[in-house]
Amino acid sequence: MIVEIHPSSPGLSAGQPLAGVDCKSLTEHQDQRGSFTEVFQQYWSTCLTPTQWSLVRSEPNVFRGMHLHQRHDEYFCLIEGHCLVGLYDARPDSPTRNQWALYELFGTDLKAIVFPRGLLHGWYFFTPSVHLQAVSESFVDYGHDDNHGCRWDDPDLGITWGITDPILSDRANSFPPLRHLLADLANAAPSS
Ligand SMILES: Cc1cn([C@H]2C[C@H](O)[C@@H](COP(=O)(O)OP(=O)(O)O[C@H]3O[C@H](C)C(=O)[C@H](O)[C@H]3O)O2)c(=O)[nH]c1=O
Repeated sequence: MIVEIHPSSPGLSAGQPLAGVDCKSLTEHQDQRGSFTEVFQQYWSTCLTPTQWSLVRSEPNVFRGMHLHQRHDEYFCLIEGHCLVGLYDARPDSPTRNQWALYELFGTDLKAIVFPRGLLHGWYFFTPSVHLQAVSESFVDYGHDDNHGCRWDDPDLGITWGITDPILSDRANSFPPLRHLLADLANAAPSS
């Protein structure tokens, strides 16, 4: 596992490697025509079996998240631009429970991050950016009942984003604090 912050961003901290998270460097094959890069292979040993791929464009200073899904695993690959990917481990049975990790990504240095269900996740874009996202359960199936969230700037997350006033969706603007989300999930969990 790799947790990376680029040396050009000394104010940021990388956090801790989280159990089950992969950050894979991709190989860009360049020639006189341009380049060719494999962005996903089924034989890579990640947690993800994708059922939906999406392409997302983001404006500068946009923050998407923090979201949490209990049923599906996820993939993120920045194609163009510069962004941060933050993860917080909310899995009750995880060895890295309540820890976080921050990745700084550049479209000029392609990497794919794959992470399992149960991790809060969010992405912040410094510049106009394009990324690929894949999930193991389609939006039409998970959208209504497995699309949880909490405030991106909740101090209890501990994530050192280094940003102050990002552009959020209306929904993300009204997300609850982390402790409320965790209490709701615990109350909804089937008792053993
Ligand atoms: C996720 C999704 C969205 N949409 C539509 C629904 C809205 O009209 C629009 C924007 O959706 P949303 O505001 O949910 O997008 P994000 O806030 O960027 O959410 C995404 O980024 C965060 C960090 C996540 O974890 C979500 O799961 C993820 O997909 O696209 C679709 O048509 N299909 C989809 O799969």
